[in-house]
Amino acid sequence: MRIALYEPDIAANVGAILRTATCFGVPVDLIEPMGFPWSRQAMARSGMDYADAAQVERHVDWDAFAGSARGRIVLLTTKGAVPLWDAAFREDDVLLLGSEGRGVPEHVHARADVRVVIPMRPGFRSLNIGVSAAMVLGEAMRQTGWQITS
Ligand SMILES: C[S@@+](CC[C@H](N)C(=O)[O-])C[C@H]1O[C@@H](n2cnc3c(N)ncnc32)[C@H](O)[C@@H]1O
Repeated sequence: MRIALYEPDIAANVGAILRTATCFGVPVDLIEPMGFPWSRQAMARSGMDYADAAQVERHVDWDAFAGSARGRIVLLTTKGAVPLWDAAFREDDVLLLGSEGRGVPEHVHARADVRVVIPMRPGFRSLNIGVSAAMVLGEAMRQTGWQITS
């Protein structure tokens, strides 16, 4: 299991997701450009005090990421086809989240192997990216019997 963030805008969100991923031993792919200058010090400042333990891989752009991705790309999107509660996850899935302001462009949407939506009440646009990541990661870990290693 991995988490991938498509051109994230907000350092605090990335910090929160990195912290969650680090606590469970899940690597994170950062797909650039990002809306803020990346540094482990910046992450530490935004509350991600496990920065040194985080497994982070940076990709210069979408093509670099897509070319190196192993496993299915599972896009979390409000335009998803599969409700989270019906989704079947695999151990090597990459959980891809869109940017806070723009989500993902159409070609990224089309490239995803699976598109998962977290069902919400009608009239509400979207969840916070970090909340979305945590909800789907938790369900994916539960289904796949994800083992936490040291
Ligand atoms: C703040 S939302 C982005 C909103 C953006 N305007 C859009 O239309 O996608 C940031 C990311 O969180 C995830 N997300 C938010 N709500 C979601 C939901 N209900 N189901 C699945 N993913 C969601 C998606 O990956 C989304 O790209």
